[in-house]
Amino acid sequence: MSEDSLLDHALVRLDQAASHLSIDPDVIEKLKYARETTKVRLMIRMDDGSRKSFLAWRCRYDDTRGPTKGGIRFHPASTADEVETLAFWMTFKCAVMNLPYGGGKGAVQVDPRTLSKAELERLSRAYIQAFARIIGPDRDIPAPDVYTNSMIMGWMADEYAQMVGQAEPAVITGKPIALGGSLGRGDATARGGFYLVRHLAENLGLGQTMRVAVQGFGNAGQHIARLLAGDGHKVVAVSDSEGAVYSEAGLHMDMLLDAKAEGRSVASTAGQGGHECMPAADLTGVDCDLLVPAALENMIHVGNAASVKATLVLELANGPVTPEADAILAQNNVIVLPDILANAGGVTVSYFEWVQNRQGYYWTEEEIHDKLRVIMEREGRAVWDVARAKDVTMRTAAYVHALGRLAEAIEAHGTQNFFTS
Ligand SMILES: NC(=O)C1=CN([C@@H]2O[C@H](COP(=O)(O)OP(=O)(O)OC[C@H]3O[C@@H](n4cnc5c(N)ncnc54)[C@H](O)[C@@H]3O)[C@@H](O)[C@H]2O)C=CC1
Ligand SMILES: O=C(O)CCC(=O)C(=O)O
Repeated sequence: MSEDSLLDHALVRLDQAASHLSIDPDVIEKLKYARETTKVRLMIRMDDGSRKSFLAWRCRYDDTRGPTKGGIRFHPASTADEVETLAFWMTFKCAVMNLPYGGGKGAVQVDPRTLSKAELERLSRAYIQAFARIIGPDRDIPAPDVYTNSMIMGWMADEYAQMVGQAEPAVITGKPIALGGSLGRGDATARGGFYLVRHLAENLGLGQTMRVAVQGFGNAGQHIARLLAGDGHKVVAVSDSEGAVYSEAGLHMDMLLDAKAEGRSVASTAGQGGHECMPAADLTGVDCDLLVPAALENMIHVGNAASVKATLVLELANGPVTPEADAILAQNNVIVLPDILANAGGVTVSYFEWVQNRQGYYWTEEEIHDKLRVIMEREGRAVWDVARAKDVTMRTAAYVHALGRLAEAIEAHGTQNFFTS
């Protein structure tokens, strides 16, 4: 295994799951490789008249169970390896939730904070111009991820409509409501995790009032903090890319949300309302019951896993715990609700958006919440039951649950010629 390959690390989880099932080795072999990954260079006009180019990728990892589905990330550290790994996780995430999708993902290697709004729009449109032949409502359906949002999805949907000469809202999800977006997509990732924790609370032995620490205060992090605080839990620490704050009495949610809405770091609230500054790197070791990594990959690693004091980790981020850290957490009896289940609320409501776009009939927010809760509870319970029956971690159980569905679909397609459809 090459030391730095994120995909190699992810494939460890596939091998672990396969050892608990009797599966044709050809199926495992197929799932070890991305079906197609396209790399392009996007060149856009900057506001000062100069031109600048950016690397971009779209990966369709596996489409056995349906069109590939997954977000587009704008991040300066994105790589092809990261995109393929995120697409691998999407493959398993959609299978865990029994959504009729395979897994995909995309990225642009850019720090969007250095671009003006007009430059960001040109970059988003350039992405669709480059990948229009790869995406499509029955082929590959993008959505938001880190540093992308509904505004960017709106520009992308508009660019695609202009290219194909007609409105095609189901080509992309996470759109503004005015362009066919779904009610409830905004907080769906966090809400799915929230429903999961609430449903398994008794099994997990959780108390009425948990102390919570949240790493990352973007879409996933802000909404989970808000939902948990609203349910009577005490959010004692949060961080973002620029810093962290702590309060023994519980942080003031309105102050944190206002800071982010005004483009400031959570750290800017230190010194007000009892908020104390703390190093962002210390967040994972905060004394709490529930730790929610909601930022990037590999944030809990061999160097800090032993310092985790929480008894439960809810992975709203994709891949926040390395396999080595996973073993340390398990040894210390820390239960991890794994990314492919815990953050699947986002793609589930994206699925609802795609269905609504195709049927042309739209559900109320209450209906969306209800449908999401039912699926989170059904699949969460199924994963819990696999974990108990096989005496494995929730992560291994989630992979076993998904792999069974993937294997069934791969075998149903026929196993003579992979990757030729
Ligand atoms: N948005 C969605 O629907 C979904 C997101 N996810 C995953 O959730 C995670 C977060 O995504 P979003 O909230 O959408 O992104 P976002 O762009 O809205 O927020 C990312 C947050 O992470 C923070 N961050 C970045 N580096 C950090 C660091 N080193 N330490 C602490 N915080 C740091 C940023 O400051 C920002 O607050 C990612 O792993 C993403 O793939 C998973 C499923 C769906
Ligand atoms: O909403 C979607 O389609 C995908 C969300 C996503 O990229 C993820 O779950 O990591």
